[in-house]
Amino acid sequence: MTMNLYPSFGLLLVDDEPSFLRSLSIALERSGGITHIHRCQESREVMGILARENIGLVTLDLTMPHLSGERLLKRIVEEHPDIGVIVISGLNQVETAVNCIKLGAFDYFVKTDEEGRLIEGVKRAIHLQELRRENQELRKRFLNDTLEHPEAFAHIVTGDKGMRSVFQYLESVAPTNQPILVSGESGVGKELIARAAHTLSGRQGPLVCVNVAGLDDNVFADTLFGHQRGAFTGAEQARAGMIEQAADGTLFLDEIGDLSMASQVKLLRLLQEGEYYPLGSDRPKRMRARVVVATHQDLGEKQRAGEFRKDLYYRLRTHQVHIPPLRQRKSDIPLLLEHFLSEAAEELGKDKPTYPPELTVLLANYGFPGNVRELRAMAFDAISVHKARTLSMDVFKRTIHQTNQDAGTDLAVERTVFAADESLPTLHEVTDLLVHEAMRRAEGNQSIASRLLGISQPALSKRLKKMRTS
Ligand SMILES: Nc1ncnc2c1ncn2[C@@H]1O[C@H](COP(=O)(O)OP(=O)(O)OP(=O)(O)O)[C@@H](O)[C@H]1O
Repeated sequence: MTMNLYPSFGLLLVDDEPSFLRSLSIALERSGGITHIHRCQESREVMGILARENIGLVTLDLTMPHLSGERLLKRIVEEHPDIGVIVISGLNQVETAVNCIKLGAFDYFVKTDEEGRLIEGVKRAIHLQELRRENQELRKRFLNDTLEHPEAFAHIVTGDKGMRSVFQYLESVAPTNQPILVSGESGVGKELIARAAHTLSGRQGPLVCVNVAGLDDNVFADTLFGHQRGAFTGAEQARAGMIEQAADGTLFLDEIGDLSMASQVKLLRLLQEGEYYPLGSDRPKRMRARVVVATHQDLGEKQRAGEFRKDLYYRLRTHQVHIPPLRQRKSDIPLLLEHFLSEAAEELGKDKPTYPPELTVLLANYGFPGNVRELRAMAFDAISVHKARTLSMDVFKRTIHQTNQDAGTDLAVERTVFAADESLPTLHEVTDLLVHEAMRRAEGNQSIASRLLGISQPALSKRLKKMRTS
């Protein structure tokens, strides 16, 4: 299996001391998980490397033969303003440090600084560079309204503008290592979005899905981190956790809103440190998977109610995609209906039937609490009982009626149509209102509107004429 390089852009380490370069790159890889590293000992070669390679960040020694670090810093800032530079000097001089920052350096460290501080500084700079690049990508995509990899979304049927923005955003964030939070009501297609994010990331490893709802803290830790042999009674064999199984791929944690408080702490630490301990082991392992999480719950609300950790919420929210419910993208309903009818007909070995035009009107006026999953189930139900040439609307009507009854909407309508403190409209007025509403729902189509009203089309036409003249 090929290992993915992190970050997606290269980190160039420049220093004339080979031993420093070696020890720095080992430390960055071991403690920071940073593997996309170029090394350069010769100051005169730096500008050539920057022109050739995809470098996003440079660490620069100040005292080098030929070209000094300060001169190089000036040139990099002038010629490659998008590349971040961290200065690592042998000397602890405040004046030089201030000067480097003024010239445009991102940060300044002294070689004698604690190694951990330097690595944290590089990680911070990488994160900011990633955000900067992501921003540029986003701007480019929104301005051009383009998708670079439409094939990654081939399984997602939509013509909705909001969904297209979701795709564009995903394309911008997918190559980074940062976690992605996918939110939206149940059945809107969050798992499909997680799959697209995995495809777009270009990661060679697998997509591993774990539903964390109902896992108690010990099971959560064991599932994700795995265990050593003898870690607990019954652990006769060592077992790799899901994080390891998702190495160089994506770990998809579904129903994250149901995670216990104790497991939230573990997840936060994992995301912050990029490391974890298999149960029974005191040797940390580095996570090589990208984490995508999903929830149908309002995490902001849960966080305010004290049921979800604030720090974890903010960490996850940095890259959030929200999938709108189906009732807010009604133009997708006919597309999805066509798609699922074809799928169902093929799967059930039947010819795909035509359907009456009123069907899409009926569906457009329904709230779809189960979203796309519910529409899919209706289409499959309808095809399974279908016999004639034209699809019957009965299955759809029955489901909608049942849901409305379960939700008590019929009663709610009864209660809210006529406010107790207002006088009743006349029968004529109510009829006109009904006709208006039916025409609105049928988008001006008289034959559909007449069926909605349960009258013939000529009767509706007569009524409309009368309304226009009066
Ligand atoms: N835009 C779409 N195009 C085609 N199929 C879709 C689309 N959106 C959802 N589906 C289908 O609807 C069903 C539900 O989707 P999915 O499981 O991704 O939803 P979800 O948001 O993850 O739901 P839950 O919150 O219940 O886990 C699946 O069969 C999926 O293939």
